[in-house]
Amino acid sequence: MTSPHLATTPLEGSLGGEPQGQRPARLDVVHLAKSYGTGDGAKKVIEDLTFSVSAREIVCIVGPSGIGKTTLLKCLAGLQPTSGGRAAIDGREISGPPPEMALVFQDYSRSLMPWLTVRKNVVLPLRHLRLPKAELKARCDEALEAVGLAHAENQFPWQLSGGMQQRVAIARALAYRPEILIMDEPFASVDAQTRFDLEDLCLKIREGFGMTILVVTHDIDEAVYLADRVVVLGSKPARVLRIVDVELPSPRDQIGTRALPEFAAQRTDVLSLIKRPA
Ligand SMILES: Nc1ncnc2c1ncn2[C@@H]1O[C@H](COP(=O)(O)OP(=O)(O)OP(=O)(O)O)[C@@H](O)[C@H]1O
Repeated sequence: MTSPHLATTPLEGSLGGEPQGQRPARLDVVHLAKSYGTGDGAKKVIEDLTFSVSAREIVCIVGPSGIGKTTLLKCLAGLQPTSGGRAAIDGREISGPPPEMALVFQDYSRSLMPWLTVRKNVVLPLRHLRLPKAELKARCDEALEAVGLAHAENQFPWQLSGGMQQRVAIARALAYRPEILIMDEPFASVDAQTRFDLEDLCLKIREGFGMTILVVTHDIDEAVYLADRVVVLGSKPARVLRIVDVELPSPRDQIGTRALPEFAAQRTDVLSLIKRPA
């Protein structure tokens, strides 16, 4: 990535070697509970979740299908009220969409406007910020550069591959310059090679932009590859089974890191938590 922003925003030290407890928490989830509906018809989806995400940390959430991962992200994004406990950014309770947060969903085909070019799709959510034209252009240029799509700015989403469309969705989030990026199964709909590329893009975004990133994924290998910590959800209604510290060297790379015996050990650790009888 050669964007000026990426080049001029070095991180202080390596996250890989920095103990999690020494970094300030940005996102706090404390005894969060969530039910849909009220009264006799209420459905309790989340029982009690407590975890935090530190500044510039990547945390992955894994757990069985239907456990409430998307529900959790909706609560954190201020799109759903919680039914108990609290979620906070820098100690401020989340009660609506937090301005310092951006979201990327799995279904890029529904999140991009097919009648708008790539550039216009990236600029669209920035409209309400009423930025000067030059600033809009600079943000868009930087984001497209960061995801390797500067050459495709005048194309339409339907002219792009699935992986490229997901890059546009990520560029749109980056152009917003969020401090916290939340992604819900962001790479689930692309082929394996593109998925590896997008995972590495995620790591580069953290390094270059210093973002705090929370990712929901079904893919245990992906969680271990990306994360500083993996929050394993289980049981119904959902609770935290365990928070696994991923102790793998940084920087990570798709071939070397995945070949490490520690990688296999950590993925087995997470998988056995998910597969164990309730
Ligand atoms: N708006 C809603 N109203 C009522 N129930 C809902 C609503 N949204 C989700 N649910 C229910 O909450 C439960 C958890 O759904 P959620 O999508 O959060 O799980 P998930 O872990 O993200 O699933 P998956 O891994 O399959 O994407 C499911 O039983 C679902 O049917």
